[in-house]
Amino acid sequence: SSKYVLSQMHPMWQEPLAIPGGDRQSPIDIVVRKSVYDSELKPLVTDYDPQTCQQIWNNGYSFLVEYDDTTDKSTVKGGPLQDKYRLCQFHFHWGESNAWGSEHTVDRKLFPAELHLVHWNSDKYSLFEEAVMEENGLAVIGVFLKVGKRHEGLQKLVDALPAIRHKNSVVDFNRFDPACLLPSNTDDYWTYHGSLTTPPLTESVTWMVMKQHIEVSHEQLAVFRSLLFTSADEEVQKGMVNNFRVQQSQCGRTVRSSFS
Ligand SMILES: NS(=O)(=O)c1ccc(-n2ccn(-c3ccc(F)cc3F)c2=O)cc1
Ligand SMILES: [Zn+2]
Repeated sequence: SSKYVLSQMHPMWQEPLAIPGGDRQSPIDIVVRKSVYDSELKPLVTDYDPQTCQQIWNNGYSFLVEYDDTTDKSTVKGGPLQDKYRLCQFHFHWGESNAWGSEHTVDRKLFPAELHLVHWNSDKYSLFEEAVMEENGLAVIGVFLKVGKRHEGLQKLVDALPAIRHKNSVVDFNRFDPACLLPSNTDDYWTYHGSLTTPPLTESVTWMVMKQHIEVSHEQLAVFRSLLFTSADEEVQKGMVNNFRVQQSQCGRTVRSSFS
């Protein structure tokens, strides 16, 4: 069953021995019955401008769709957030099979993939690089993917992937509206304070994990798996799969839910 799967996973990079702070790392398992309903949590308000989409590239961990974050044109606010946060990029994590791939789990349930929309606090900081080091610097929206019907909005992105098969390849990519990747219901989510899930692993993230998943087709996910961790000049090519971090302990943190 899936609960034994994670132990067979080979994390894509060596976990560092010392992590800054280390008591609010991500990802975690969201234990639904231990989450606390907080009626003060507001609905999330996303306001994305597709014109700010700039490029798509393979960074050797995942593929990133990057946005121009020099203005407040694509932002998220509300929810647990006190400030306005600017979208800088989104990316995914996935498995080699549909049985696993997500970073967060819900009552140990694994999803085949997980989308992360990464934002930084533009009310308090002037650059992403500054915000990434600060307690309330980043806000990441997590959306689970399930295999089912084809996701029409995702297809434009899937069609661009063969051009960035290798690490460090980049192609222009514009007029992509990330709102099409959000579930219809963004009022129901879990939120907790955590970290980036790849180096620098800084504990600067307010996580908002959507309760409702989105559906993509098996064929669309298969194209994700055709990407490579390695650059074109490396002798041994490694397929980009299982690019998720092993789960971290909750360390007494409370996961709040926006729904009862
Ligand atoms: N998977 S996730 O938690 O959403 C996640 C994990 C790692 C990152 N990440 C890795 C390096 N950077 C990064 C990029 C530019 C920079 F100036 C500083 C950084 F930390 C980053 O934001 C961004 C997001
Ligand atoms: Zn991520």
